[in-house]
Amino acid sequence: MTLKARIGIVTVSDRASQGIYEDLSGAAIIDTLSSYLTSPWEAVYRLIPDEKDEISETLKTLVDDEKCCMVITTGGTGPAVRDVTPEATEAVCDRLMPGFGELMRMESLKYVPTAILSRQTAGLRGNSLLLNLPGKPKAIRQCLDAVFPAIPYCIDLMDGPYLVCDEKVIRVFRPKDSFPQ
Ligand SMILES: Nc1ncnc2c1ncn2[C@@H]1O[C@H](COP(=O)(O)OP(=O)(O)OP(=O)(O)O)[C@@H](O)[C@H]1O
Ligand SMILES: Nc1nc2c(c(=O)[nH]1)N[C@H]1C(S)=C(S)[C@@H](COP(=O)(O)O)O[C@H]1N2
Repeated sequence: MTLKARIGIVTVSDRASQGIYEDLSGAAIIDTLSSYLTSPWEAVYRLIPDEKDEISETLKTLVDDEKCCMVITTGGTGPAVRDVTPEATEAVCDRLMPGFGELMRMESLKYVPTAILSRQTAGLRGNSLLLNLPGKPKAIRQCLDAVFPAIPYCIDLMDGPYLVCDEKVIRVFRPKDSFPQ
């Protein structure tokens, strides 16, 4: 039986959380994942301000209680004083996955010279992958297109749900000996 994957989506933005602007970046994550995934999944969405403890608590709840196999954040990765999403993420990770941030910054440089201003990172908490994306709506697809090919196999390795993607939209990579359970 295919398990329905639960994927956390956390928008970290003072202004979007106050209703000053609409959260287009959270919506862009949902749209992008909907275009990639053909296996069943559901979004568990949160919209919160740039407060370190609140971000960490939200990530913990989504992993430990809501049983999300992955949590994707957007916003709060830059150098502004209130940008603390990477620190809040690292605080709740057991292990870090630095390759994700490295690849996303490298790919983002093809679009904006300010790509290096994002301190976006990734890590593991229990059986879940936590991944930071920058706040700009356009950055969502640019970053996810770069790293998503490795994500289904990463989740397989943590005994998570088997994610199937539309090959015409995103080509994921699994070593040849990896089969669905
Ligand atoms: N979630 C979002 N939805 C729509 N637009 C966004 C979002 N996050 C960022 N932006 C856009 O990107 C611009 C630069 O992002 P910035 O990092 O300053 O946003 P932010 O983190 O939401 O800001 P703040 O938390 O200070 O309100 C914003 O001015 C806004 O136009
Ligand atoms: N792909 C991509 N990466 C990007 C950007 C972008 O527009 N596209 N914006 C950059 C800018 S201008 C900043 S300040 C940092 C941090 O953004 P954040 O604080 O909204 O997370 O992300 C960078 N990375």
